[in-house]
Amino acid sequence: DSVPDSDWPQHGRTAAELRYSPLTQINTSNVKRLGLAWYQDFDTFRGQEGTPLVIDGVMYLTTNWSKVEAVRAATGEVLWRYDPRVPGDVAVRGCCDTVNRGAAYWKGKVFVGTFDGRLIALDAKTGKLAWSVNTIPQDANLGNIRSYTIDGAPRIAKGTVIIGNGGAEFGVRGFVSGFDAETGSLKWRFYTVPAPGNRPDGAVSDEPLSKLAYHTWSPTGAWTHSGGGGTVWDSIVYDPETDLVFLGVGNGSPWNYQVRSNGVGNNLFLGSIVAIRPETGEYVWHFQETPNDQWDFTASQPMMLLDLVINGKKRHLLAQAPKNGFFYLLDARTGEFVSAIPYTNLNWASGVDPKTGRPKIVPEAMWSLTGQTWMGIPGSLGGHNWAPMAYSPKTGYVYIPAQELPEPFKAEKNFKLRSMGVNLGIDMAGLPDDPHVVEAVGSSLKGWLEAWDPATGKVAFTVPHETPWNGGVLATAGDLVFQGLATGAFEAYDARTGSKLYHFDAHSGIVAPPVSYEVNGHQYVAVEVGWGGAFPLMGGALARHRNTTINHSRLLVFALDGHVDLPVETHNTQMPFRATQPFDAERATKGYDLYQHYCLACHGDNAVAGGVLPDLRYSGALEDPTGFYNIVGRGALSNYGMVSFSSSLKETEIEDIRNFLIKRSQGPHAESAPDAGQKKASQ
Ligand SMILES: O=C(O)c1cc(C(=O)O)c2c(n1)C(=O)C(=O)c1cc(C(=O)O)[nH]c1-2
Ligand SMILES: [Ca+2]
Repeated sequence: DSVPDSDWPQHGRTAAELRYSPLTQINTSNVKRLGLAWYQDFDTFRGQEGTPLVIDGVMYLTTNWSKVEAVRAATGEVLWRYDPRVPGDVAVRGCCDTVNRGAAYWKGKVFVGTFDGRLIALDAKTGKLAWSVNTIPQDANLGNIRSYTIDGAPRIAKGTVIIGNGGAEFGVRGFVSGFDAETGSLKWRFYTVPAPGNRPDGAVSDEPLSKLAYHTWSPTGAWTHSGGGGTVWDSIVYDPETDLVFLGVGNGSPWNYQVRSNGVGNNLFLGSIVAIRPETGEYVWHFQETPNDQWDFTASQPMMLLDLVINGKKRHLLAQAPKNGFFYLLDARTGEFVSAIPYTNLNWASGVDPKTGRPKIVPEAMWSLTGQTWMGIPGSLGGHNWAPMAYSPKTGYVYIPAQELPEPFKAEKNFKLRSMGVNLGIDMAGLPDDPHVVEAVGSSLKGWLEAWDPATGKVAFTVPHETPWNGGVLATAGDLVFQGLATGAFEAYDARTGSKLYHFDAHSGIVAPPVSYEVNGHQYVAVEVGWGGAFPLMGGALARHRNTTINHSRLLVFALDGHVDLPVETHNTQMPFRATQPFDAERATKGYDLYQHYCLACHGDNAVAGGVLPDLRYSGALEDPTGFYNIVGRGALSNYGMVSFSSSLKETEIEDIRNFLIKRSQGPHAESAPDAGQKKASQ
């Protein structure tokens, strides 16, 4: 690769996306001298998942709500800012926070996908808009629900900007588009699942869908209305060596396989990696990691390209640790299966067929067919989610931000497609109001950094963390691995042993991956801080278990002998309010069911917020039915992301939810009080 050592010009730094910096100024012998060189406060308190790009001393970063800025990478001086003004009310279309994972850079332009589905190109010098396109076609076979969002980073291949989208938890039909980087004109579209009745789209995917995919779906089933899923919401990798673009295709919609496809068929290309040509979108090969998906087991997780010697043979490989718990190696040119070895505990499959790589799914894991509850490992958040892994060619290890979050899967009794709220076909009952249960389940969750040797398929070492949902990883030639943690630490480990060499208290949960670069002879390490994404939004009391950090979104930039102090957070935005009004127990019970379907995805299981969005048990609006209705029914707070639900919820149902929230406000409170974070932060 011709990438200068000093830069981080692409999402994973190089096309192979190893997230490896060849810089050595900061290394195992001096990392203790690392300190803050500069920082910038962001304007939101939401999750930050961005990978900053650094080209020629200028950093291009994206933050929540798809905002973009350019700063001098050595000093933080702001060169320009661009706010695409994503309407607040589209927040409700997203499963997992209004995050953004980063920009792409090519020939003086910066490309960003916006949460409302646009792809924009900005002049890198001025931040002026060069072009903008709506990536969601209005006239296509897209199903009934159009909850499309974009939070993934675009990729560039041969002058084509490639972008997918998310939304499979609500019910959409996945597709990826390629646009001309100069003009923004559409070059091709590749749909990842067929249209009902095998209707052609007039797209490059028509032939592979018709030949390979359509007959792997039941001709009937909820997918014909919900779109089937298969969103490419994060990983897309272009490999110049094979001239292939690899798409990481997501889960089925609804999750429930019985409901989705009458419990039959592999449902291609769900849970698959699909290889296509960059300029035309032409299909080349696919490999399905998870057939019969009913666990939200996406193949959307970050992919990287590795040249390894396997069984004495040099091979050019695609590597991925998707949600399903197996670490995959595939021949990048042909898609030929090489190996799939568990990198974490898993119980849904007893292994894979050694020839084809097809998982041997245990019958009890097929919860949508058995009607029984299945305690799945991994759960829907995966053994590894979107937080990127890194590879060091010096150690030969892949560093995986791994986790274990078991999850009960049970079919929903009477599935109906809702126009708002999630459509999973799963029983949404969450954790009970029982501190012992919360403690027991919370204690069973795990997170760790795993050094995985892809050549041998063995774990070299692990670094255990306090909680799951930790940050992405950076590896450097200084033999260091950097990672931010859910609990607010930013750490560096010895890349060979995992021993902790550096710790910094960032005061706020980190999920984003660090990057490293050099300006004027100084090496820097930068990371976005801000707790968010799927687990903090939905996880309820579990997301607060052993983790009560206050959310503060920032960019931190470290260098040797940096000496800037980070102000300690002392405030908490949530007032410790308790509703005092009486509530109607029957309404509260109805309200609980509605809450779990319509509100949980953002405000947390059983009305316990995970530290990002408002905890509704403390909402002043609970005291006043009209005020509450103004927000939930009339959209009074839609600019902040709280849309009106009046198209889905009747006024009396909204009042049921208010009764439920009053009940929850009065307790019991299984997790620690919201002001517990204050104590922690000032320690
Ligand atoms: O199926 C989808 O379309 C889709 C989209 C997204 C997204 O756009 O962020 C996530 C997921 N699924 C998902 O399953 C998931 O675990 C997840 C985590 C996150 C996040 O940003 O923390 N996004 C998503
Ligand atoms: Ca998903």
